[in-house]
Amino acid sequence: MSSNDQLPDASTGDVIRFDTVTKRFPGPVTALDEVSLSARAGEVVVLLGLSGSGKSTLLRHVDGLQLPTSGAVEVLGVDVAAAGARELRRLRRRIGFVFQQFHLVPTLTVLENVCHGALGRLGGPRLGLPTYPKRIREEALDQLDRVGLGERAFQRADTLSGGQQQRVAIARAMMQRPEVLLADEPVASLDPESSHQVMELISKVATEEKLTVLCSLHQVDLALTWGDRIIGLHTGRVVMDTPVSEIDHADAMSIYAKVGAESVAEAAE
Ligand SMILES: Nc1ncnc2c1ncn2[C@@H]1O[C@H](COP(=O)(O)OP(=O)(O)OP(=O)(O)O)[C@@H](O)[C@H]1O
Repeated sequence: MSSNDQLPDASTGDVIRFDTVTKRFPGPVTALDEVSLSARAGEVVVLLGLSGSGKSTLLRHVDGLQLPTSGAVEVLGVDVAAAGARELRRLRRRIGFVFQQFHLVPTLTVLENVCHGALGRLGGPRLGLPTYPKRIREEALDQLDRVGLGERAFQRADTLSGGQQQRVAIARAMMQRPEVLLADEPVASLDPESSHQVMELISKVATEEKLTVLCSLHQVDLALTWGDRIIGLHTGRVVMDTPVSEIDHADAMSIYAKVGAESVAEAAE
């Protein structure tokens, strides 16, 4: 049995758990302030909050890119802060990441970019599409079909629109066969129609693969349409943790309104 097999099954229980996590940066800045939360398999959790409220910092704690000042982060049964370098590498292979700026290699074909997602599984670098095993190229084509871009496989990545590039980035992430998908403002640079397409795709793969998704957004309507649960952050604190079915647009907007309310209260004191 490989040590990877010793990790708990992600199909049951909490896949991600934060227990009173505080993160301080020099300054001093408290980016996360006693954050406790959990996320289950197949759940799309949307992080909402003003710029600087701690969304990216929270995401970076899930794959151990940043470690808590205090508190504990457990992901797929791994205590992230206590994990050694090898265990962290193994954990990161099970976590896909989608970025605001897509991070594709612009001069390579769409298909080769998608194949890159399998590098962690293959071990060792590959140079050029023919160096990937046929089964990987076929799997990458299947993933491209899944995101509706099979016909674009042999174009250069930089010939696609932003929305298409983000769908390619999702196909690349799926080549990892991840159990967790982190998305940091994945639609921030897209038009409204492409934004809905990308969020619909994220929601679809989460359901189909029982993926746990943590996704930061600035658009409340997208959060309410495609999320299962909204976690609102304000100055590093969780101010809302509610299923989408139980909130409306005004409730969600209150995450932002808190700033005004608190400022008014402070000014009155
Ligand atoms: N490496 C760092 N060093 C110092 N301060 C940091 C660092 N990373 C983040 N911060 C600070 O922590 C706070 C939270 O930042 P974070 O990037 O997590 O917010 P965010 O909600 O993702 O913002 P945005 O929506 O603009 O991306 C901010 O005050 C930020 O300036």
